[in-house]
Amino acid sequence: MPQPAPTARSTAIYLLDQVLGEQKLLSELNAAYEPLSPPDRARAQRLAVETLRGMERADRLLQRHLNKRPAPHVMNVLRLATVELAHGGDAHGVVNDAVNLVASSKRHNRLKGLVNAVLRKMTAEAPEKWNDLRMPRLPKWLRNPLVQAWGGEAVMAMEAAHYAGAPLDITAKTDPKQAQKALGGVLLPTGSIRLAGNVQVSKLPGYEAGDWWVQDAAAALPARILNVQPGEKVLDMCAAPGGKTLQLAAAGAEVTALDISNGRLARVRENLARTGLSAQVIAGDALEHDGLYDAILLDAPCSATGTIRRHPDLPFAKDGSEFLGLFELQARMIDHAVGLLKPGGRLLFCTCSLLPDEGEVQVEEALTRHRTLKTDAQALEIPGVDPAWISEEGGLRLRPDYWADQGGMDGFYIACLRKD
Ligand SMILES: C[S@@+](CC[C@H](N)C(=O)[O-])C[C@H]1O[C@@H](n2cnc3c(N)ncnc32)[C@H](O)[C@@H]1O
Repeated sequence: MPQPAPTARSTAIYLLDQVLGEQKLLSELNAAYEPLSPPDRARAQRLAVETLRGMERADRLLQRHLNKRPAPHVMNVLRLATVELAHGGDAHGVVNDAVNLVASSKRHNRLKGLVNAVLRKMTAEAPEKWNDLRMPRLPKWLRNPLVQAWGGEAVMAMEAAHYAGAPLDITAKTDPKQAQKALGGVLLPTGSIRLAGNVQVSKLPGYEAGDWWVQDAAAALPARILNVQPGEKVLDMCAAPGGKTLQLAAAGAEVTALDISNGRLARVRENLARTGLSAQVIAGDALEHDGLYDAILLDAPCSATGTIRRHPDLPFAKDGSEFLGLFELQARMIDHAVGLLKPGGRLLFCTCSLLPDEGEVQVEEALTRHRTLKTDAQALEIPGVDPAWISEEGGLRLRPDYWADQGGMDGFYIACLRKD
């Protein structure tokens, strides 16, 4: 039997199979979109993301009608269809497509009747009951340490933010007010421009001209806090894909953008070319880099647990087992960066993580190892930063549940360290 051509739905189910069954991140699965048209690519991605966000609710509705859980692929077909139905999808199209997807698989064909029967029930139940089900929770491997760090109430607020997803934030190359006039949206108190999530970025005014770039409002703060001056010699130690490099270059610094990944550095080069900004781009290991700098921005490789609003695949694809290695690498990177700083220089350490091991604890331990270092809490006093976000050791703790009524922000930790 010839295989039907991939559709947005069949691709979304393939993505779910890979994330949930093979522990792949969606960012590793870009090849799956290749046969699709651009609108179908966006739809496949949206369907997979919405299913991952709502999976706990879908499973709770489905389990009442399943004596035993079917094969993972069939379960993913049911989940996706249930989420679509809950969100007002056309019942006839959703159910038919789900049945056909199962029928076209030799292995699962015999389950098409079950899929049809269960989804007919979901047609009525999913839209009616969806919003009464509890907010989907993080898996225990991540939830437990977060509850320990921030308390149960805060984690529930974070889970609500993860479920809500993220808007589109933009950093202007020069004048944020002018960019906001051209783009619409809201100018946030920290200077980022916020647009509703579902827009095609490359069609927005000023994209071709390189007047701005996409960057979460929280991710825009490290470079603002480092506050580099024209002509300063600055190292962006883990630079790719380059949002912070662009900010440093736009401020007029003499920037070296270093990253170990040549593939990811291609994005830095593209971003620099589009925006007409300049930086010296170097592929290399931060731990082996030489030089002497006025300021270093270390946006270290981390668990990325602060970005779950945008990447709901992460809690399913990861289990935390590789995080210890990252914590150690972050400490070694801080130590190496301290050796590259001129006396009086600043090290901006940040991670897009919710785990204190990648933030507060890293800085407390760095201060113990390096008596010449001090946190500069004053540097954190920039427009839009709430003083309540400043932590004991003098860093800034940002969480996805902050700014809840304005669309949230990514989780981040940021500290500005000064060397005597
Ligand atoms: C959090 S991302 C950086 C994001 C970037 N600063 C931005 O704003 O677009 C971490 C980066 O660290 C890089 N990296 C990992 N290990 C490294 C190493 N030993 N030396 C240099 N870069 C490294 C990764 O390739 C990745 O691009």
